[in-house]
Amino acid sequence: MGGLDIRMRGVTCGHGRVVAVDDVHLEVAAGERVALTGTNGSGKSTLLRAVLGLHRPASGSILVGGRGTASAADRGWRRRACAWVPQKPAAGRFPLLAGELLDSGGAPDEAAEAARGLGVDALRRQPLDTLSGGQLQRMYLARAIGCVAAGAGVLLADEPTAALDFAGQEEAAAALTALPVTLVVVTHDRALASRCDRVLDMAAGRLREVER
Ligand SMILES: Nc1ncnc2c1ncn2[C@@H]1O[C@H](COP(=O)(O)OP(=O)(O)OP(=O)(O)O)[C@@H](O)[C@H]1O
Repeated sequence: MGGLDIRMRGVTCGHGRVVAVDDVHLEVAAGERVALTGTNGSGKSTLLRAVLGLHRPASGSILVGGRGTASAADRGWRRRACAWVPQKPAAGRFPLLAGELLDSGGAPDEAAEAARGLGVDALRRQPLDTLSGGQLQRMYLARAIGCVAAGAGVLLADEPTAALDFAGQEEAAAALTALPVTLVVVTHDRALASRCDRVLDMAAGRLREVER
C-alpha cells in the first residue's frame, strides 16, 4: 500500500477568537484510512485544511511524509502530496469549466477516465457553477483520483459523498477507499466510515478514537 504518513502534535487552530481545533495529536500511518466524524462545527474541516496547508495552525506541528511547511518549496510539495476533495468550491473564477478542474490535478487522462467512470465526462465544457451539487462532487472526486495518479500520497476529503445519490455514495466510497494512498475523510456517511480502518470523533476541537 502506498501513501505518506501524517503526524500531528499539539495542533491548535483558531478563527479569530474561536478555537476550532484544540491540541490535537494524531498519527496516521502510510496507507491507513481514517474517517473523521463529529458534530457540526466541531473543527473537522479546519483540521483538514490545516493538513493541506490552507489554514496555518496557531500552534503545534503537522508533518506529511516527515515534511513540514516552513518554506515555499515545502508548501508547494504539500499541495502536490495531498489530493483534496473540498466540502464546497473555493470562491474565485478559476477553474471556470469542469474540464479545467479535471486537468488541474496533474494527470488529465486519468482524471478524464475517472470522470467517465463517475458518469460526468459529458459535462467537461460546462461552467462549474452550473453543475448540480452531486455532479460537482463527482467532478472533484475525479480530479482527486487524477491527483493520486499524478503522485499524491494523501487524500483529504471533506464530506465527499454528502451530495450524492445512493448509488453514487456506494460508488464513491468504494473508489475512495480503494486508492493506494493515506485517506482522511470527514464524513457523516456510516457506510463510508465502516470501510475505513479507524474512526475518530471530533467534539469541540478535540479528537477521540471510536472503539468498533
Ligand atoms: N472562516 C471562518 N471564520 C470564522 N469562523 C470559522 C471559519 N471557519 C470555521 N469557523 C468556525 O470554526 C468552528 C469549526 O468549523 P469547521 O468548519 O472546522 O467545523 P466542521 O466540524 O467541519 O463542521 P461541519 O460538520 O458543519 O462541516 C465553527 O465554530 C465555525 O463556525
